[in-house]
Amino acid sequence: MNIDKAPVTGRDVGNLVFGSPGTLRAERGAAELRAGRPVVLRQEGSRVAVLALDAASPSIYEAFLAATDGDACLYLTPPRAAVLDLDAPQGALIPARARDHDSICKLGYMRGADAPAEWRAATPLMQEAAALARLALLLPAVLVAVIGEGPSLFDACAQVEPGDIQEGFSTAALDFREVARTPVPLKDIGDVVFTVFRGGFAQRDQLALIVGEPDFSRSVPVRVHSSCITGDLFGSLKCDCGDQLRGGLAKLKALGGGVLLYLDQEGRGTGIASKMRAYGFQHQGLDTVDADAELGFGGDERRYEAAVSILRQLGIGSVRLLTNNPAKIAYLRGSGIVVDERVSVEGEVTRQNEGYLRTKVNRSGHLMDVDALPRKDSDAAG
Ligand SMILES: Nc1nc2c(ncn2[C@@H]2O[C@H](COP(=O)(O)OP(=O)(O)OP(=O)(O)O)[C@@H](O)[C@H]2O)c(=O)[nH]1
Ligand SMILES: [Zn+2]
Repeated sequence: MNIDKAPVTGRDVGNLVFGSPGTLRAERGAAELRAGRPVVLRQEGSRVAVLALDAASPSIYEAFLAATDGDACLYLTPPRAAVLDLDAPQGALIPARARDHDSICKLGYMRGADAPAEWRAATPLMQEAAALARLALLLPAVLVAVIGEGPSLFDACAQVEPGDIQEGFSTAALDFREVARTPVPLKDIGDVVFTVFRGGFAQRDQLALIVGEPDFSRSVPVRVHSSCITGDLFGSLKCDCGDQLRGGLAKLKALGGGVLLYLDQEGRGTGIASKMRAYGFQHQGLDTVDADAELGFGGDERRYEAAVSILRQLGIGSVRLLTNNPAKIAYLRGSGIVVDERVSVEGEVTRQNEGYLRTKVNRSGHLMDVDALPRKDSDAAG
């Protein structure tokens, strides 16, 4: 096609700039869910209207029930179903009729909900609806209603197919590109080159911090760090993230230079709002894994396609990985990055983070000896 002469439509431009139509549909669907508007999920002959409970006000919820003639159900993910003692490995569907907004929210993501008397096993399409909500950084509790093939009240809604959602999760691997690069002087470290990569779902920006002048033709010291606003930025004592971030940068410098990838996946990929809800449950005594399960999340919702894509863009194929998390090592190896060595990166134990660190070891398989870590109990920490 001769681009100079052909008429350029919005669709052409969208495809040229943002990749495939499937990703575009998933991005639009996720944005609609976040705005509290329904989305239609369609697959060979069946169509399901979806509304994210996390974004639905009481009046939107009531309108959705009315528009679905009372057929709407609440989908609960397998972890949330297990919390409610439902044996539902595919997730559970609970009729929403006769429940008001408070009652449906309690069932969907709050503590102390009673197990529903009436429920049935969910279909894979309903699982996809929850996956779209997770892509939108919303809780995976979604309202779903099967709608026929004929005209419906939902015809003007964004239409999404299951393949689009899977593509949404995986596009990170395809199209990250560098958009800016500049040195920033960091306390105790010196100049670090902040490199911004854009791509993946919703074209979000991710950072690669280049410390020193590492030789990319050899095995490069690399830390893949997921954002933790509370710990990295505000010095929260509830986790070890801030220590790992600053300690990781210092270690990269001590190792003669390396790269820290700062990934936009707050709260193990659940988003800041869900993480703060989970913290609320932790204040009531739940550990970090059980708190996330109450909200319907698995133990770790993170993915590392972005990390792999950025490492490749930088020309890095072989790394000395600064981590205690074996899942990160396995993910990089599974994507063809050579992990030559694991370098541990540890923080301090405080009375506020001790339980969290022990849970990481006991339930998430992290490689560290909590009893051997330096201890620091701060009086400033109430
Ligand atoms: N959901 C949830 N996320 C948390 C909690 N505490 C910390 N996080 C998140 O956990 C992630 C920790 O990231 P990393 O330090 O890169 O990963 P890690 O799994 O600890 O592995 P290594 O640090 O490499 O050993 C960040 O996304 C934090 O926001 C919590 O209690 N709940
Ligand atoms: Zn943290």
